[in-house]
Parts: sequence; C-alpha cells; structure tokens
Amino acid sequence: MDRTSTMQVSQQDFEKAQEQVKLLKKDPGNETKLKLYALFKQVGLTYFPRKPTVSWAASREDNARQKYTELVSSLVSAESADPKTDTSPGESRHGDYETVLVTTKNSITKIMFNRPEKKNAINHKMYREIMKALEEAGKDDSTIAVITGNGDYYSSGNDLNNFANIQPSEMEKMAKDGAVLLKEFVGHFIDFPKPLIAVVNGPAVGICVTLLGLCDIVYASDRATFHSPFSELGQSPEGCSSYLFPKIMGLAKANEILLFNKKLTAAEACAWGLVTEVFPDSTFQKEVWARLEAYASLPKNSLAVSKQLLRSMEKEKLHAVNSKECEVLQERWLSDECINAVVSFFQKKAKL
Ligand SMILES: CCCCC/C=C/CC(=O)SCCNC(=O)CCNC(=O)[C@H](O)C(C)(C)COP(=O)(O)OP(=O)(O)OC[C@H]1O[C@@H](n2cnc3c(N)ncnc32)[C@H](O)[C@@H]1OP(=O)(O)O
Repeated sequence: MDRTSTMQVSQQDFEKAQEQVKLLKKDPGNETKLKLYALFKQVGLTYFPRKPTVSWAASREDNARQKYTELVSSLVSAESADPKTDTSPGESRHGDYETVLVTTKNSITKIMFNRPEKKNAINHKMYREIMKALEEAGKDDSTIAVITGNGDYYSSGNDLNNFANIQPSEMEKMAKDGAVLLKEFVGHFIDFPKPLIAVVNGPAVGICVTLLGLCDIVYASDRATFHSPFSELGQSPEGCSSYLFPKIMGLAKANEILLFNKKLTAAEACAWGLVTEVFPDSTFQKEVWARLEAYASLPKNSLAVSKQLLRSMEKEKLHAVNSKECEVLQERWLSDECINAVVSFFQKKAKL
C-alpha cells in the first residue's frame, strides 16, 4: 500500500492486515504492539453496520482502521526488505526474539546480536534474550554454539540507556537490579555446557570484550578492536575479567586493558592470548564458518564432556569472582564518576 495515500481503507483491508500481523517473522516490539492494539480497539469499539451519516465515532473508526492497516503494511515491507531476517538454505530460525537472531545449521547454533543500528549495544531486553538463547542452545541438538554480531560492530557493550532517565529516588534500585541481572547474565556464560565460540566480526567494547575470556575459542576479523574503557566510564571490570584477564595475558598487560582503557587491535589481542586467531576481513566469514562446520562434525557428547571438565576446575571460582565484580559495580553505578560519564555520552555524545 502507498503509505502517503489518503484513500480510506476498507474493512476488508483491515481484516487482511490483522492476518498479516500474525505472520510477521520478527516481533515488532512492545511499543508497536501497544500502538496496534490501541488502534485495533478503536476500530473494534466503534465498528457496527454503518449508517450513511458521518458521525465523530465513524470518522475516528476510519482513521484508526487506516492507521492500523498502514502500520502493518510498513512492518510487512520492512521485514521483506530486511536482510537481517533472512535465513540461508538448511538454516532453521528459533522462536520469538527481537534483539538477537538465533539460527541453527550444520549442528551449529548461532546467536547473533541484532541491533546493528545501535552498534549492537546490549539493552535490558537483549541481556534477557541472550540468556534465553544460551539456555536453548545448551539443550538443543547442536554440537557447538557461536556468538557474533550483525553489521559493522560485534557490539558496543552495555547500552548506556540502561542508566538513562532514572529518577534520583530510583538510582539505588536501578543499581541493585542491574547487579542482579548482570550476575545472572555472566552466570549463563560460566555455566554454558557446550563449546562456545565468539566470531568477532568488528569492534568489541566493554562487556563484549570481557566475556571473551569465558568463550572457548575467539576468532576475530582483522577489522575488530577490543576496548574495555572501564575507568573512562567510572566503572570497574566484569565478566570475570578481573580474574581471567591476568590469567590469560599476565597482570601487566591485563592492567593496561582493565585499568588504563588500552584499545587492542585484533593482532594485539591475539598476541596477548585473548583471541585464538585473526583472519583477513575479506575472507573472515568464509574461512571461519568452514572451520566451525568441520569442528561441529566431531562427536557432540565427547566435546560437551571435555568442555565441562575443563570448566569444572574453575567454575566455583568464576561464580565467586562474578559475584564480587557485580557487588563492586553496583556501587560504581551510583558514583559521580559513572553518572557524569553517562551524561556526557548523551549530552554531546562523548564517544570512545
Ligand atoms: C544491566 C547492566 C549491566 C551493565 C554491564 C556493564 C558493562 C560495561 C560496558 O559494557 S562499558 C561499554 C559501554 N559502551 C560504550 O561506552 C560505547 C558508547 N558508544 C560509543 O562510544 C560510540 O557509539 C561507538 C564508538 C561505539 C560508535 O561510534 P560511531 O560514531 O561509529 O556510531 P554512533 O555513535 O553514531 O552509534 C550509532 C548509534 O548507536 C548508539 N550507540 C552505540 N553504542 C551505544 C551504547 N553503548 N549505548 C547506547 N547507545 C549506543 C549511538 O548512540 C547511535 O544512536 P543514534 O543513531 O540514536 O544517535
């Protein structure tokens, strides 16, 4: 439908739109769903066999019917033009996700961060959806699971909107709830029962860098960078990095990243042991997926048992580190240093 058209839509168009809504592959999000529901109710409440006279109710009904039909039409066309929602042959797409795209193919479950327009920043919904996707991937038939990003970024880390628009009286609750959510989120990576591979397609920031220490293999494009600007943001390390980074790269190098915000190139991250291997960006996807498909054809149970054995040596320690890091962060989020950093990002967009 032409969205600029002022032509009135018929009851038949409206009913067709109701059917199309049910067929959308991508959840349009709560805001849009509420809008659709409100419009639907306006039509529903006023719909009755129409008398020829034009009443205010009839005209409101026409308006709501038109807006509902146009909104659905825009959702349908956005979806059909959106490469994010495409799947390749043999790939099955999992359930009802808004912020991640979860697919399985060739015994590999891929969890793709899917907010490319926000550089895949992780908002509250995304934290929850990633946990849900990890729970499903841990139980499904796949041999390995992969985390990657859609678009030019792997992820810009925590969505700073998670700290925005909070009333002063709600700050403590925000920090407490944030710490609970973060602990649960990182716990899902500690406990993940199968090999978990990070395919770092572009720059990685903050929590998406620290979590790499909890992945079993990290492949990076030579375009990727690794930046954990905790002190710049008035925060402190998470994702068990305060324990794992010194173990992986030695204390001196970990200090440069975790205390002094050093941004690593992919080559540096590989030399320092955070990344397993770096590939040229032009062949990154082809080379990495060919390698992963070969790995995923190995005996599934043997891989899972071995992964769990390796992790079991450290699991208790990692949970204790995670708890401590979240406790410290809960305090940090209430500090002037952190609040000022968030405000300055939104005011003049102080970028990293
Ligand atoms: C439950 C809570 C748990 C908390 C766990 C704690 C974790 C710690 C961290 O993860 S710390 C890291 C936090 N991340 C940042 O500070 C990154 C902030 N972003 C930037 O500095 C820049 O956006 C950039 C360098 C990543 C990219 O710059 P570029 O110029 O290439 O692109 P834009 O800035 O125009 O970005 C496009 C739009 O995306 C929005 N955006 C990007 N990153 C974030 C983010 N982390 N949080 C919120 N929004 C982000 C950006 O605002 C643009 O939006 P707009 O198009 O609406 O303007």
